[in-house]
Amino acid sequence: MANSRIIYTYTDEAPLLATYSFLPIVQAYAAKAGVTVETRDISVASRILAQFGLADDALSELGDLAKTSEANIIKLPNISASIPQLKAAIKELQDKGYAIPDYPENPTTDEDKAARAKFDKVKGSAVNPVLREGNSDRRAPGSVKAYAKAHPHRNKAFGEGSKTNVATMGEHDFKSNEKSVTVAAADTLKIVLETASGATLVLKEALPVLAGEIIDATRLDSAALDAFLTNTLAKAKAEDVLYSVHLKATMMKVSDPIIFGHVVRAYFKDVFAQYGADLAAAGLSANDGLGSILAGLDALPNGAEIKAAFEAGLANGPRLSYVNSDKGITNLHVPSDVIVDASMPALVRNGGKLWGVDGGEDDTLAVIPDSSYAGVYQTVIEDVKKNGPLNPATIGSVPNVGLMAQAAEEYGSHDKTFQIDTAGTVRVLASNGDVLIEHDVEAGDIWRACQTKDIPVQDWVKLAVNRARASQTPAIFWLDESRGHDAEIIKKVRAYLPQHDTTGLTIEILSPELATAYSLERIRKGEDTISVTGNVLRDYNTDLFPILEVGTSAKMLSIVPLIAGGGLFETGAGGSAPKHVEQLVQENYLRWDSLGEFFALAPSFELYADQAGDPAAKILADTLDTATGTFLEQDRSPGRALGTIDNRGSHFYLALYWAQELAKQTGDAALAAAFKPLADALTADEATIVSELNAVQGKPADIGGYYLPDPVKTAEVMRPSATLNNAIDSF
Ligand SMILES: NC(=O)C1=CN([C@@H]2O[C@H](COP(=O)(O)OP(=O)(O)OC[C@H]3O[C@@H](n4cnc5c(N)ncnc54)[C@H](OP(=O)(O)O)[C@@H]3O)[C@@H](O)[C@H]2O)C=CC1
Ligand SMILES: O=C(O)CCC(=O)C(=O)O
Ligand SMILES: [Mg+2]
Repeated sequence: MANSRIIYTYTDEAPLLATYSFLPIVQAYAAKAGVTVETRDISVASRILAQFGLADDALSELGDLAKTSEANIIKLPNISASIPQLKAAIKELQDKGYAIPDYPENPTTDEDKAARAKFDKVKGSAVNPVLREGNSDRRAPGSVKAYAKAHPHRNKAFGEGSKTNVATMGEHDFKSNEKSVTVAAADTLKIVLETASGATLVLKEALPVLAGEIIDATRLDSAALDAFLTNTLAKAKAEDVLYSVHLKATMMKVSDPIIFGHVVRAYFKDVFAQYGADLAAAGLSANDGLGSILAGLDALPNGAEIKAAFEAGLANGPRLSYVNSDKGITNLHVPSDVIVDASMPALVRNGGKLWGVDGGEDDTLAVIPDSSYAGVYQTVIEDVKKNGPLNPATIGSVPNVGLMAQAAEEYGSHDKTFQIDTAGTVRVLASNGDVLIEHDVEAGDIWRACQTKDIPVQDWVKLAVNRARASQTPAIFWLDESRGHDAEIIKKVRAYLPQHDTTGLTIEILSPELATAYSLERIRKGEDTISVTGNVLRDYNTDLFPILEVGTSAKMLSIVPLIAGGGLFETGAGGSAPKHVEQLVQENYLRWDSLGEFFALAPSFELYADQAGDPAAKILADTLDTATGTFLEQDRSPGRALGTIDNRGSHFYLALYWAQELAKQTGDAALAAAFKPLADALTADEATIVSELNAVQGKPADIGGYYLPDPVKTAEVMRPSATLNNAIDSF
């Protein structure tokens, strides 16, 4: 292809810091093989600036590219910003002199409405749905499993009589109210609310659908949610366990902050009964969390009184779990602090315990209001209580093939999720006026619709069969026949499976709970089972199983074969690890493990070799693979504490092993000769480089910002070895 290049993304937080150290190495090595590695900035800061014409709109550009066979994109994790994060980013940009407006809380003027619409495009999970124009293939590579078996982390046992459980609604929630249809022909649907008084409000004017597309809609009953929360608060208090809510306020950016707000209001029921009007008048919303509310109280005349009421609420309510007890940050402080996919497996890994106000651990009532997927975690908890902790030295693996292309399922629901303000009936209408789906709703309910196109489902079934075949592993579709949407998907799975050769393969359909139990039973015997799931379970399972199997999801191979033929290579399955940035700033130590980046690069070079017809790129891929294997064998991942090598040291070792492999290979003599001096220099200077890298540890580091760090300062911090810099920059 004429315009072959790899695009490496600048994102946020820990992965961005890691990029400052790692990318110069990648670019230097790639250049020798004639491979172009370009960068695009899709950080939350850059995406805000782009909305106001102050930066290139790299995300849109990459979104278009992802729909072509030319795409070859390496996507590091990025911030999916909650409102408090978005406001903090806006403030930092304003302080740096960028002329952007404040986030309009209650926009009334046209200007405010326009600004709000721009910010809403940046909010929450705004990158992944744009770039993920393919389905997901995430697994722990063999080398990572082998490493985990040789160096098992500890999954702690649940204590005798552990009181840890999941609480979920099970009725009147998204799962139980779901209705679903498959549309026969392309159409443009409309979503309307007919109010009890007979008025018709258009919620969505035009919802284009293709033939064979699945549409579903559901409602979460807000009164039932409040009753459920009241019950769970009483239960946690009675059982004297920690109370902890687990949502995905980032990825489910419309529904979940609202649910989070219900939890904050339920927990502090008396405070809101007494001061709710004051808080509302001051623009302090429970949806943004306790942290934002407390920070805003100083400006209120009766702020001290309200603060005392919150403190009394904390003292009287069930004990909350804490995100950071030293800093007094509770589970209810920030909607994006506790994210279900990463937090629930961490709880299981920790013997069912979270941390309380004094930093001590305790059993926990994990509240996951909607029951669609909560049963997966309860099943894991019951299994571990009964059978003991999973042993990473012996267990098998649960890789995932996830449906996500073209904003499939809940992922794409953002522009079709509404908080209902007037009771009535919500209807999804075909263009001829036929009612496809309807729900009676009450004021306060959350109603949402999702769409799942047919081509992504076909591609997902194909990917599942291919993975099952390639790895000779049973594949289980995690689908629940009793759920509206899943029943429609099951029809498609049954229709498309016969299009593939499945002879000799085990392919089954089980409900998420049964699939969890089945997969656990098998991994305990050392056997692998592919989980073939929808979009949300893709997200959950690719943290859950990796965290239990290999201690972290950072070590995942995470590939998105794009439907148009290109490749999107994600790095690991975890997030942007805000805690890691804090540690870097405090003590110049970055714990981020870039294994995910190493794993992503190899298939990206392989694709480049095909796209550009460049055999040298294939050599880069093969040698990187071997080098990553050595990296694992030699245990060069960052340690957790000062004094060991951190992220930067791990990059040095990868660079060393990769240069050695490139110098050694015989497929391309010129390339080998080019890398020989570098390999020799890095080998000779190992001790000097490691000591230069480690010498900076233990003192604060200044990167000149959080959402938009200063590039010069950050490069200085992330590249502290003059010897290594000289070797790479002069190469
Ligand atoms: N693909 C994407 O773009 C994703 C983005 N996100 C976003 O990331 C942000 C933070 O989310 P959060 O749920 O806290 O998840 P994170 O994965 O950022 O953090 C949870 C914990 O995971 C561990 N971790 C994750 N990746 C690595 C790594 N490469 N090396 C070492 N440790 C790692 C760390 O745990 P420990 O303390 O045990 O070392 C970390 O503290 C949010 O904005 C979220 O939306 C989240 C998931 C995916
Ligand atoms: O898009 C997001 O907000 C997070 C995605 C995520 O957690 C994942 O893909 O595993
Ligand atoms: Mg995830």
